[in-house]
Amino acid sequence: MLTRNFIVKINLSKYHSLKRFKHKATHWSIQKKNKTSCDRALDHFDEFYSQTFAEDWPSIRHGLLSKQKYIAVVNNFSDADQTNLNLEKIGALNVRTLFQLEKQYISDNYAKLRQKYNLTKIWKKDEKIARELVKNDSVENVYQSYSLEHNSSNAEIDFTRVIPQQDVSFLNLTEFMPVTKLKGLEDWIAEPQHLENYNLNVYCYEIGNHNDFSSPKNGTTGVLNYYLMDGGSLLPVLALDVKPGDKVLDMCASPGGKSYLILQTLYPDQVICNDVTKSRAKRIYNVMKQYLYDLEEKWLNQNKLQISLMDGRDIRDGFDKIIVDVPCTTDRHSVKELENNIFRPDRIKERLKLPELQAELLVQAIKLVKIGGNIVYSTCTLSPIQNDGVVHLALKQIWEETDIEIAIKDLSVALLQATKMYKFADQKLMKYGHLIVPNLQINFGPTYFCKLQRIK
Ligand SMILES: C[S@@+](CC[C@H](N)C(=O)[O-])C[C@H]1O[C@@H](n2cnc3c(N)ncnc32)[C@H](O)[C@@H]1O
Repeated sequence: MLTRNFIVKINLSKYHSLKRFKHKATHWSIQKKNKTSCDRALDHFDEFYSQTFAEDWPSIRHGLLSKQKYIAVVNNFSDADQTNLNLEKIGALNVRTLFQLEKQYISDNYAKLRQKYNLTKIWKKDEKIARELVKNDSVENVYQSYSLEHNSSNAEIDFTRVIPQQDVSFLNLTEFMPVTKLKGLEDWIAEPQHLENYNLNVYCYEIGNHNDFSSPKNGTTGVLNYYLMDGGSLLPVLALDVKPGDKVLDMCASPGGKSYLILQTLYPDQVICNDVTKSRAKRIYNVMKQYLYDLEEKWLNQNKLQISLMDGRDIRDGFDKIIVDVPCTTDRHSVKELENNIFRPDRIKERLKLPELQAELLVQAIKLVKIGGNIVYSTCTLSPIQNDGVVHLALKQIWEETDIEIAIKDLSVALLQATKMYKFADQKLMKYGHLIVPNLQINFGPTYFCKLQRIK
């Protein structure tokens, strides 16, 4: 009797404890299944970016998850003067003024800064050590690091095949410093102080001010008075250094924010906005229609603006300037928006192939740009592989397969102008480009950009 009771009791308690367990914690496999693409993106970033950005990661992460900050780029084809006044009235600051504040400091301290920022960091094909190091680094190594970064468990993906480790891995190359000797001042290719040369009027709120701009409105010419965009978009376009008469290609242009900025400089003779899909090209058209009056008559028919529908890798014309704002893991979007999220399980293959596509687009841009012309490679990810890693892959391919010579421009000092407006990642983390990191106080980016100039 006693025994029977005891058994019943045990069974019941087992049942209760199971029930309790069921309510308390969900099995790991169910948890995994219930994860959204945003959760997956954030888990992934926590794992890998915490290694890259170390103690800075929590604040970058916080920025990434918080409200993004915008700039308002005044439309010169609407009522520009009135719009400038209105924006100033509501307390927005003209970015040109912000940049100007730092300019004096830069000129006063030029000699000191020049040493501190190692301004002779100009990378050329004939830099022997650089070439050897790059040679030792295989494309597979970069892919391998990327697949580890992006999906260590997905064995069926091509890039995760086992590749023997080499002495100089991609990751070791983060310690790879420029090798050019300090020569003379004349060897330093000074970057122009871009902003003041343009008719660009860009407004933002000061650090810590989280006010929003209201939606743009149609002006007397029937087109919108300003364009709101992530402030990160401005610097890659300024780095492009568009000059009067230039023929400019925006290789991956949709929805058209950077093309809009390029057009607003009023400098180029011709801007070609390209994208690979019809729907994305249509978006460029719609944006341009909202901002350029008489779009067909004054722009498209006169060939000042072309909207083209091509895979960037198949473009064959020559250009003075090319911006390559590639598809990437769009980190801010990936942690916040479920729609079109690249961390969706069915997009793993596409995600893993991103660096390959990015490098191919950049290689093509390098081949297309005229001698003396600039290319700016940019992304909106913090991923070292999609940023410097891709620049590295592209340079390697160019050096191995062509006689083209490329210089990577160090913008460190020019960017000191922008420190009142942006938070940059520690430059020691980068070999080639520059990275704007999100931050609660000035929540732009992430934006990576790297300026290359074709010299031969
Ligand atoms: C980051 S978005 C560009 C954003 C744009 N530059 C801007 O500032 O508004 C990347 C774009 O690349 C396009 N794209 C993807 N693969 C491409 C390819 N092979 N050739 C050209 N464009 C491509 C995508 O359709 C997408 O519109």
